[in-house]
This record gives sequence, C-alpha cells and structure tokens, in this order.
Amino acid sequence: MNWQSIHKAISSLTKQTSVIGLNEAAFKVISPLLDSLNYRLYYNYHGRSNQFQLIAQNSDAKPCDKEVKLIDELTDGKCHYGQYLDDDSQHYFFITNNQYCICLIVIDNQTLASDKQTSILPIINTLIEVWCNQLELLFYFQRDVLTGLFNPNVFVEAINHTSFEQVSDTSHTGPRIALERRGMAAKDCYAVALINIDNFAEVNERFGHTIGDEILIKLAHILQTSFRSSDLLCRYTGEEFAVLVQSPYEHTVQLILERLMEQIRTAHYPKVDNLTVTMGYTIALDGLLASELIDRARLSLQKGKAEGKDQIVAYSSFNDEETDKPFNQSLEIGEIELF
Ligand SMILES: Nc1nc2c(ncn2[C@@H]2O[C@H](COP(=O)(O)OP(=O)(O)OP(=O)(O)O)[C@@H](O)[C@H]2O)c(=O)[nH]1
Repeated sequence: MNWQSIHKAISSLTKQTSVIGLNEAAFKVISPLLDSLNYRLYYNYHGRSNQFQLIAQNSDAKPCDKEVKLIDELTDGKCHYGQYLDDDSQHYFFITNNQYCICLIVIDNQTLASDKQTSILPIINTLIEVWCNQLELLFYFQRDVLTGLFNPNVFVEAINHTSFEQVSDTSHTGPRIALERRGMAAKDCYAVALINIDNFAEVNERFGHTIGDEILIKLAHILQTSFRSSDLLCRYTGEEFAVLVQSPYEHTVQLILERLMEQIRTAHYPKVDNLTVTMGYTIALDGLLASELIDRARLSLQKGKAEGKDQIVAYSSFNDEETDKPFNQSLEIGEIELF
C-alpha cells in the first residue's frame, strides 16, 4: 500500500458521519490488507450486550486458548480492551467506540514471514486508530452529554432512515462482512414514544439542579436496561426522553411502556420518594414524516398531562387511524382521485 492509497483510506474514514457508514468504510479499507494474513475478525453484534461472533477469517487454524479466553472476557464485559496486545504468537487489534468494544481482529504471527507482510501491521494499526478516533468523535457528536443517550438529531435521522440503512459490502474481493441492521428499515414498523417527567420543576426547586441531574441520569439508565439494544433511546429535551420502539403491534408497545412505567415508579432516586412520568406514543405509518410522528406523540403526551399525568396515552386512543390515513396510503387504495 503506497502513501497515496493510505491517504485515500484515511480520508474515506474521516469523512464518515454515521457509525454504520464508518464501520462499513473501515472494513472496506482494512479487508484487502488482511487478505495476505491469517486472521480472525470478531464483531460485537448487539453493541452494548457484548455478543461477539466470529464473522470473517482467513485461516483454518483454531483460535488458541488465550484468544478463546479473551473473547469470553469481552463477552462478559470483563476485559480491559483498551490496550493493544502484541503477543509472541498473535497481534490483537481492538476497535472500541469509547464505551464498548465493537470489533476484535486477531492476526496470527506465523503468517508474518515476509517483510511485506510485517510492514502491513503498522498500516493496519494506523487505520484502526483513525477508525477508533472517528468512532469516539461520532459518539460525542451524537450523544447527550449528561445521560449518554442519543441527541434529537440522531433520533429524527433514524426516523428518516438516513443513518440506519442496511450495511453490506460487495465491492471488494476480501471476506464479505455484512453488518446487522441496527435501525429501522423503511418497511419495519415501529412506534415513537415521548416520556416526560411529571412535576420536574418542583423537584429542581426543592432539591436543586444537581439532584435533578442525578434523577435524569438514573432515568436514562432505567431506559437502557428496559429497552432492547435495537430500540433507539434519546434525550429529546431537558426532562423529556424519546424512544423508537421496534414493534409493529400497538398492544406490544403498550405493554413495553407499561413495564417501563412500573420500573420508573418503583426505582429509588436521590431525595425523591416517588417519581412518575407521562408517556405519549404513536405507531409509525408508512408515509408519515418524522415531524408528524413526533407531533402525534406530543399530542398524546399533552393529553396525558392534561388528564392528570402518570399515564400512557396512545395517539390511536383519541384519533381514528382509519380516517387519518396518510395521503400516499389513501391514494394507493384509491380513496382519493386526483382528477
Ligand atoms: N436538573 C435539570 N433540570 C432540567 C434540565 N433540563 C430541564 N430541566 C428542568 O425541567 C423542568 C421542566 O419544567 P416544566 O416544563 O414546567 O415541567 P414539569 O414541572 O415537569 O411539569 P409537567 O411536565 O407539567 O409535569 C424545569 O424546571 C427545567 O429547569 C436538566 O438538564 N437538568
């Protein structure tokens, strides 16, 4: 690899603005370099749940005991993966996104016979460093500082499907690496829910903003443990959270939110004895814009606030979805004739 192609590879990584796009670009530039080596590539399929799977390899050799132990430790979340281990027999490259290890590449030393092969390692190392730095930048760019949840831009972008498209790479000849779909596909069904803390101004007034902040962090933690990693969690405004729940069924979404409501009600918070929230949600229908979905969830939330708080309101409970079909859908089924 000459300097020109290294420069091209680095610039293709640094211009990525979505995690999925970045991972795709990184696999694309690193895979051809790995082709001449004996390696195994493990990918953490569910991000925060640490499910490492071998997804690409260029060797029939079985992983040694040390490698197996390392994968076990990563899966259990016990491994301090920050370091680059340069073992006698293997090189380990950890790709981390600030919080989690998303990928581990293990290269067997036996394959590094020629100078050419040995000189590939620093290049791989450099590209992985750029990859990790960019992941970290994206992490801060997309997250709310206090809670670590996604910010509203990511949330809206996810509804609009721009950064959550399927990733698969067919354009190089190396091992094909297909990443999971992490977000909502165009035809997937999901619900948009807004979760707003009740009487939070009073909490701040009585106990101060520091306690208020701790409660927000605690709530974010409850959301993270309550939802699946495929659902998208966001701090939407100061004391309001938004969630994309991946489910086509309203009754399932209702059950999920009821379970969350109970968890929030029974959790322990600093100073505050009991905390309640009001939730409003709507099922996403084909053709509705992100802003329309959020407006529907907000209307439902406002209804819940006006009717006494501490409750869950579905948009469908006060709006007939049949008479409120999106324009495109009505056109498709011939309800509207243009001329
Ligand atoms: N501690 C803390 N408070 C915040 C933050 N962002 C917003 N808030 C507070 O959230 C409160 C929101 O107040 P309101 O909009 O009146 O809502 P509320 O008191 O919860 O009333 P209802 O929503 O009607 O139940 C205000 O006191 C804000 O200062 C934050 O980052 N930290």
